[in-house]
Amino acid sequence: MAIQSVVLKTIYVGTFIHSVSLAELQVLKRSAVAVDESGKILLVEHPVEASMLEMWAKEAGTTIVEAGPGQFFFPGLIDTHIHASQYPNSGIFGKSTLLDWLNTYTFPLEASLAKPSKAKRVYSRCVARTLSHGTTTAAYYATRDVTSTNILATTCHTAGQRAFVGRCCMDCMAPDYYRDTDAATSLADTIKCAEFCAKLDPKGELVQSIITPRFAPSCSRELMRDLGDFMAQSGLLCQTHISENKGEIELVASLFPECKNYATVYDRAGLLSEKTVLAHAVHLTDDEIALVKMRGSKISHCPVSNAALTSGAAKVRRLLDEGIVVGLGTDVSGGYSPSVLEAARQATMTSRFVSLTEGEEAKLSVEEALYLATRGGAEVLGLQKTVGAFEVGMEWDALLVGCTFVPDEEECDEDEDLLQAKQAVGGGMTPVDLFGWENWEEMVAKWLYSGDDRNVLKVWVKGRKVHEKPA
Ligand SMILES: Nc1nc2[nH]cnc2c(=O)[nH]1
Ligand SMILES: [Zn+2]
Repeated sequence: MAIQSVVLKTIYVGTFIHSVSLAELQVLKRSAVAVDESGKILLVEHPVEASMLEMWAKEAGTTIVEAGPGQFFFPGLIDTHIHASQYPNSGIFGKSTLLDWLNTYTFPLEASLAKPSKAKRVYSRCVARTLSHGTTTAAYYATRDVTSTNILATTCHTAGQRAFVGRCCMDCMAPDYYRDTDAATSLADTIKCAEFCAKLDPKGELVQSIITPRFAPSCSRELMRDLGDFMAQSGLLCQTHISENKGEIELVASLFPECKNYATVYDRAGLLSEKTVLAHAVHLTDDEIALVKMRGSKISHCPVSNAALTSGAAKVRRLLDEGIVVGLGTDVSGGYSPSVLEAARQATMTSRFVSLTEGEEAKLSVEEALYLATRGGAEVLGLQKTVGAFEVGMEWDALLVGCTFVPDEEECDEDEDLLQAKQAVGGGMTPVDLFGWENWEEMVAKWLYSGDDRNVLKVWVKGRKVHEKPA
């Protein structure tokens, strides 16, 4: 390729690990990825010749970023379902289940973010925290307040996080202090938020609005229909919850007796399409799975939340076997952790419980969990051509991951040697200890099962560095 003829901005050099399919992670050792000024990947060179690196290093205006030994680049993690407005409640859920949890913990906190200074404080911390865990793209729920929702959109845009930001639509069955006045007002407020995002980011390169009927029990038929029409007309994505909890499903059956199941409630309103992200899907029936598949709607699997709120265990293998697109959601603060890596880890754990009743093939592998965290999430949000892997034409949304090297003290003659050995590999003090005999696959497994934000050394979105681990 005539690389000299295009403007290179940054060349990333080292080991790159990404999913090439659900079951396969590819490890590109001694490779280079060239990224242009707009953050687009121009070239993936595998393996890269030293002479090529030398040539690039001489080009004016080009920066070379090298991964150290034992470090690797990994695609940015994608959170397909997170409530930024609930971030301060992470870990606070007691023994509650969904419906009492909403009334006890969630609605009061969300309502309190109508105060802009509080919204700014909470959202800036939430976005900084998720970036530090390597979340480069998030589908956020804000609150029902327009100003507060727009503050979240601005916060993501300023911090450089790719985001879908939704105002929670809810004109029913919520407390008086936290309910939209009526369907018309709810739609009008949603349009205001969509207009705000369109002004903030006219091409939707980083931040977009997402239509967000909270869930069927908190939306009137009229509101859901209006939002379905707005979805068709605007082309925006839509996100909601489905079949999370048995009590919720009974409530939906009693509120919508004309519908034979939960999924049909959304379908009748025109809310089930290939642009719809359905969170949880724990208890979907065969008929509902068939409907979701037919409509091409996507599923956000939220294993941490489903365990914390005692909702149940989604049968992810079944969904994948049906060809339904699945990504991962932290569902903060139903989920206690803002980390997509934790969601990936818990997806594998949940799948082991599912395997006890559904058979061995229900188990998700390390490769599959990391696929859901990257390419799966990208497809859920319609970004499969843009992010999720290291491919020419995609954008540079990436992490530099590092682990801790445990030197062999007997092999080091002096303190100075030992110090150098410690510094030579990995990312300083992290929860993942490497002894030097692990292969790349083992290293990735160790990262999935024991890693956290201390392993996330740097984070980029669209070519811009948006986080660096403090020294
Ligand atoms: N997990 C979860 N489920 C919901 N269903 C309706 N609202 C919510 C929410 O905020 N979190
Ligand atoms: Zn949720």
